[in-house]
Amino acid sequence: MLLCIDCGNTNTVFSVWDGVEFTATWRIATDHRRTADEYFVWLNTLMQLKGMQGRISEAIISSTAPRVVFNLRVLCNRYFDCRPYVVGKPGCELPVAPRVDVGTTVGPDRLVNTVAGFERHGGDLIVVDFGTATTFDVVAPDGAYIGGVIAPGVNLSLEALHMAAAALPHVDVTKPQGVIGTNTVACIQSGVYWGYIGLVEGIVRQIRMERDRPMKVIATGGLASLFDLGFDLFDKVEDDLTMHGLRLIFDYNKGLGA
Ligand SMILES: Nc1ncnc2c1ncn2[C@@H]1O[C@H](COP(=O)(O)OP(=O)(O)O)[C@@H](O)[C@H]1O
Ligand SMILES: CC(C)(COP(=O)(O)O)[C@@H](O)C(=O)NCCC(=O)O
Ligand SMILES: [K+]
Repeated sequence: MLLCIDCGNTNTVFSVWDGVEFTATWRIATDHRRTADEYFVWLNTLMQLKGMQGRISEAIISSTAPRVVFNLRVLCNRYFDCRPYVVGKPGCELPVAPRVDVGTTVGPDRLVNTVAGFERHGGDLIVVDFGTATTFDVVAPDGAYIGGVIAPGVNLSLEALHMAAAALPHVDVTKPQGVIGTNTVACIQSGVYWGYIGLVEGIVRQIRMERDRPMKVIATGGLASLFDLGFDLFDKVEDDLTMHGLRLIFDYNKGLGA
């Protein structure tokens, strides 16, 4: 079975693909100090619960945190006896090359989202990923990543307010009933929630204008469904979009014999 590892700046997600579906998903905080042995003790315990021990034989990794990749590679080599594909690194090809400025590195998560979005929805697509940062990936008709937008993530914005202003507490994001908050917490929640709705609407509108054509919008990431509540922002929310992109890129490289 294939182990897909999506390492973001906040969380690292491990999913097992059995060839038909993802049969297990586990999440751990991203920490570059975590060793291969530590990952394995944690993973093995969870795999035992699912009766999956010894079943992983292949792996693919996408990581927005470069320092984490070394220990994840060691994990795959030492405990799963395989050499993982690492998106964006030599030996891992993409079906369609990104078209961006020369010398630019695109976040591997965005390349993976592009592949998954194109396979499932075709081109002329915008993929919005609510992670540590909120990213918008623009996918051309031929499936190429052709650029996008990086905005501060929802929780990052809340944390920044709390850190910079002595009287502002840490607040969790929720959907407020109205816009006008009548206490500090409600005011912050309103600012971040409605600010984000406006950000997504505005950026999607402007991308469509710049591209001068209709484009579907697909959303992923932990907070996508919260922003989908009662609005017409997204054509679809797909929580496991990045994982599907990883297994598609794995299959593509296997097909190449790489
Ligand atoms: N279902 C959720 N509800 C609330 N916050 C969430 C949820 N899922 C993720 N988050 C928060 O959203 C932020 C981004 O998380 P995640 O998507 O794991 O980011 P990354 O991919 O960058 O590691 C983190 O601060 C995380 O705690
Ligand atoms: C924009 C990101 C920080 C998002 O990462 P995430 O929120 O998933 O941790 C990541 O895709 C990245 O480091 N990108 C490199 C620059 C670029 O994509 O243009
Ligand atoms: K991500």
